[in-house]
Amino acid sequence: MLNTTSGLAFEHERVVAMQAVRDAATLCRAVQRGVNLQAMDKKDRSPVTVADFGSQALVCRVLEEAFPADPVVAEEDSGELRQPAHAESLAKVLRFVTEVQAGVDQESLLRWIDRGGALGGARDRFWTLDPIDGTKGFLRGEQYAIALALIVEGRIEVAAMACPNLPTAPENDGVAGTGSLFVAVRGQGAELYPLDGDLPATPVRVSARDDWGLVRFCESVESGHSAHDWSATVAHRLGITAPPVRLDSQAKYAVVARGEADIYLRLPTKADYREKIWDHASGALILAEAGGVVTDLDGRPLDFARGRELSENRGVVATNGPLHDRVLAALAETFRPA
Ligand SMILES: Nc1ncnc2c1ncn2[C@@H]1O[C@H](COP(=O)(O)O)[C@@H](O)[C@H]1OP(=O)(O)O
Ligand SMILES: [Mg+2]
Ligand SMILES: [Mg+2]
Ligand SMILES: [Mg+2]
Repeated sequence: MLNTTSGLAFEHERVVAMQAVRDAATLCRAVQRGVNLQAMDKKDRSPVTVADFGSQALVCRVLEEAFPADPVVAEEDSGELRQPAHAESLAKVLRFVTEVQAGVDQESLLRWIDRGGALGGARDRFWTLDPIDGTKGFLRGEQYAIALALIVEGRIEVAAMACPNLPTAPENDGVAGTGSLFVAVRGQGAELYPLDGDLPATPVRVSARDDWGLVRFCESVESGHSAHDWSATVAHRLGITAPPVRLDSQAKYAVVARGEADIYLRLPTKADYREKIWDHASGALILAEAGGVVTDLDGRPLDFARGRELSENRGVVATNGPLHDRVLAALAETFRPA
């Protein structure tokens, strides 16, 4: 889709996606500062907070205003929040959303959250959203991301990912207000903006590292989300000596995209686990546009046209490119999933 003013494809979508994740990041930070964080448990026993719901509402609001015909495939729904037992949480979500977007009523809030219930698939065009990716990292005060992507006929075209606790530069590690906003449009490269202020973007490029003695790999903090024992075996086989960098959320893709690490491994702990599209779409385009490569464990491209899950893939291997085939070969030789 060509924008007549700038001539760049998907320019309007890019600007809107950046605004949406910025609004959501403002809310997430306010929640983290303002309340004693408590998680509710979802049916699958994973945690969800007031910020996950508020973030989803704000992003869906911005998307509805700009692109009212676009469906959204997002992680959360309002079912639990509508329960009388969770009235207090609902009131908190409304309060935090109102701080960013004045004059919101409860019905609009719940309706925005439920705009995320689309099914995806090979249809023309839809957005996919993880309102907080890495909720466990958010609860620990560590890494989390607000991850948004536009998928058109199964191809990821636009990605925006806010990482409120990931500094734009290593020297800012731990300094408040130095978060990162990664943006990519297919064919136009990946960029990093400071999440705070109006500073210009810098290009994002992967490393060229191919010396196994210097290679760094990253993986989930949670051993229930990625098999740490298997990644250690694979790393040993490849001659990697550095310990893994463990961080939550799709920030792992961003860290490889900007050359701070060279490999991201996500090895299934259960044979039947299927990754969700919102856990990968945004990060995968940012890494690809930074020059990296993303496949599943079998070397197949991630297939985003199958619905809400990556049902035709297992696990994820994301690298700077030069290392990719050797990592896949080492996995084929060693990895025997449960
Ligand atoms: N058994 C699992 N294997 C892989 N990923 C999982 C598993 N259970 C939950 N996840 C997903 O891992 C993501 C966090 O990844 P990380 O640990 O790398 O930060 C969450 O979005 C979560 O998705 P969800 O919340 O949809 O269940
Ligand atoms: Mg979750
Ligand atoms: Mg997630
Ligand atoms: Mg989430």
